[in-house]
Amino acid sequence: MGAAPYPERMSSAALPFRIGYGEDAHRLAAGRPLVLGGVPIPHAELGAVAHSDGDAALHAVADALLSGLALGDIGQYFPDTAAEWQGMDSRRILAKALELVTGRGYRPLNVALVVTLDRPKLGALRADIAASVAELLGLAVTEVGVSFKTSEGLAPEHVQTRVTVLLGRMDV
Ligand SMILES: Nc1ccn([C@@H]2O[C@H](COP(=O)(O)O)[C@@H](O)[C@H]2O)c(=O)n1
Ligand SMILES: C[C@@]1(CO)OP(=O)(O)OP(=O)(O)OC[C@H]1O
Repeated sequence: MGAAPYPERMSSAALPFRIGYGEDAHRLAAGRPLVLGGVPIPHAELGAVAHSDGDAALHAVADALLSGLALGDIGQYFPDTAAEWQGMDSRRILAKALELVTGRGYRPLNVALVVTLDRPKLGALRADIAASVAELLGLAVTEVGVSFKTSEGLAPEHVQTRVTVLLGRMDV
């Protein structure tokens, strides 16, 4: 059996829509800030251990954008060995990923973000996180879905994020 006979117009470079997926995880420890989606989380007893500000939500959104166009991951653009990026505001990482995507003629259309964190409860911050991510991506807040899960006590010193993004070509 030969390869599927896709016509030239179906080449991935021409796809009107592309899906991206990203994940991130950080260990949590006392004495560190916790920032998610660009929003500082008040009263968090534990914060992210990271080279940057440890914003696992923005890292996953940025990786989702990059993966949608097969552009690698944020570590390629911001190595965690570079002193330059130590403690950096992760909004810069997202801005770079967005710039790479828009530079190739695509833009995000909608985002689904899942944060798994045992404590604190984040429900009261859902609108703030959605608004922050939406603003960073130039989207309406209705295009950013934010879900929270606990790990049911399986990973109390850990934050995990998962993100899907739909990219659309700007010329269609
Ligand atoms: N950090 C979190 C984690 C979860 N929630 C909300 O709690 C509800 C139950 O979560 P389960 O993991 O037990 O399914 C759910 O409605 C979450 O939105 C939260 O607010 N903050
Ligand atoms: C953001 C970078 C760079 O500061 O470091 P971390 O904050 O540790 O984050 P991670 O999600 O592990 O990987 C990307 C890194 O290159």
